[in-house]
Amino acid sequence: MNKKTLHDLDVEGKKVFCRVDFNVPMQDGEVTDDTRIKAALPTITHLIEHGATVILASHLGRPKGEASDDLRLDPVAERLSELLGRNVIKTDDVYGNEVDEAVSQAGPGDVILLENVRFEPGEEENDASLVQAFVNMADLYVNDAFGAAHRAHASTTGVAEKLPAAAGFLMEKEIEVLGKALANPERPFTAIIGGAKVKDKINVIDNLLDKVDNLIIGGGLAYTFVKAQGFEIGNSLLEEDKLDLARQFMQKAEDKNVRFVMPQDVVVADDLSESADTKIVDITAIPDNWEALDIGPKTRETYEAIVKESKLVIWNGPMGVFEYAPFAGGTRAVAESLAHTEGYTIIGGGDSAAAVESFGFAGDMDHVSTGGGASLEFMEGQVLPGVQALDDQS
Ligand SMILES: Nc1ncnc2c1ncn2[C@@H]1O[C@H](COP(=O)(O)OP(=O)(O)O)[C@@H](O)[C@H]1O
Ligand SMILES: O=C(OP(=O)(O)O)[C@H](O)COP(=O)(O)O
Repeated sequence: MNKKTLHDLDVEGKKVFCRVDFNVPMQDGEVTDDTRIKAALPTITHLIEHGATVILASHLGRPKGEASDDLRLDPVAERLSELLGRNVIKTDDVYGNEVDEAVSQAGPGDVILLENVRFEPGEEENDASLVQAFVNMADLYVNDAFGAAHRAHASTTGVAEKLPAAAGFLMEKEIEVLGKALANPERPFTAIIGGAKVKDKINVIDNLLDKVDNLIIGGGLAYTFVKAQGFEIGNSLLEEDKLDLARQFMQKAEDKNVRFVMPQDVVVADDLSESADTKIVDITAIPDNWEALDIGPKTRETYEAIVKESKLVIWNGPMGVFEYAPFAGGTRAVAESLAHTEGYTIIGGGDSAAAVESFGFAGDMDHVSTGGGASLEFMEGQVLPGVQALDDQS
């Protein structure tokens, strides 16, 4: 990375404004998955141990510029305190008198967590006065929020442009691992793309076709391609206005000699529920009024075989609606094949990471990215604004 990193900053005795991505799953006021908090610990610990006053800022959810009690960061502060083994000072505001006081009373090694920055409308607008409020708090800026690096907001880019700014260790690692895998990929290189966000992922497919040997399509994304081939898909997920693009991509794959792999069979259901009627059908025989919600057994075998012979596998997006037991088999099978393969494995995307974690395979992957949208935009070849705004390496 040609950007400054935490290693380049002398933080001793300095106030450091550190953007983290603590946008974590919560239920009933409790953090249910602390992966993103743990991922930021190396940066926070480094700042503490090197005598900085640490001012942490994060968003949680999408409150759209208004305070909302269920999106306060208090449970996150509590979990962070437990993980650090020290008190974290949580403010109820994002800036203002209460924050000024907390910052002025804090000394080297103290950790302050500001309230959810998206309670302020100026955050997503990258508003100059909110940026100035952040700038006034600190001497230096560190961005460790890889998961939010595709957002050009006050706390991700605005403040970075006004203070000496460097990448934190998580940001550095994500960029390095993803960048290395894509710049000089080991072959055969396989990408597995599934999930439900067809609009977000279609451009990634275009870019990946220039890089991969095998492109495996699964999940809800697959059925736009199945329909584009002229088959009926019942009630399965469809992005009607992406059919032409799907055809172009299949043609591009053929022209570039990329193996474009689609489901051969699927699990269809008459309802999205645990107790739905289900059957396994050939991909060309999805019945009217039924919905394809998982890849079938033949498809799983094919995908497993391709993963096994690959040297590098990137996976984003579940193969089926894994949240429901009858449709979790395909995602589990692919997760298991990645866990057992000798090739290098990278998982990206909130739901994919959660699926892998829930099956108990997260520790068997080479890299589980903390960013979903961010890792996709990075893979598309885009420079992420949160990275772009950091100081260049001199
Ligand atoms: N066949 C399918 N039909 C509808 N939704 C699906 C299908 N397969 C997977 N999904 C859904 O896709 C969602 C995840 O999609 P997405 O957000 O794109 O993935 P990620 O968060 O890993 O990037 C999951 O909630 C899953 O239930
Ligand atoms: O959870 C996040 O992204 P992800 O769901 O793509 O992994 C990040 O915290 C960014 O959140 P945002 O998509 O509301 O800007």
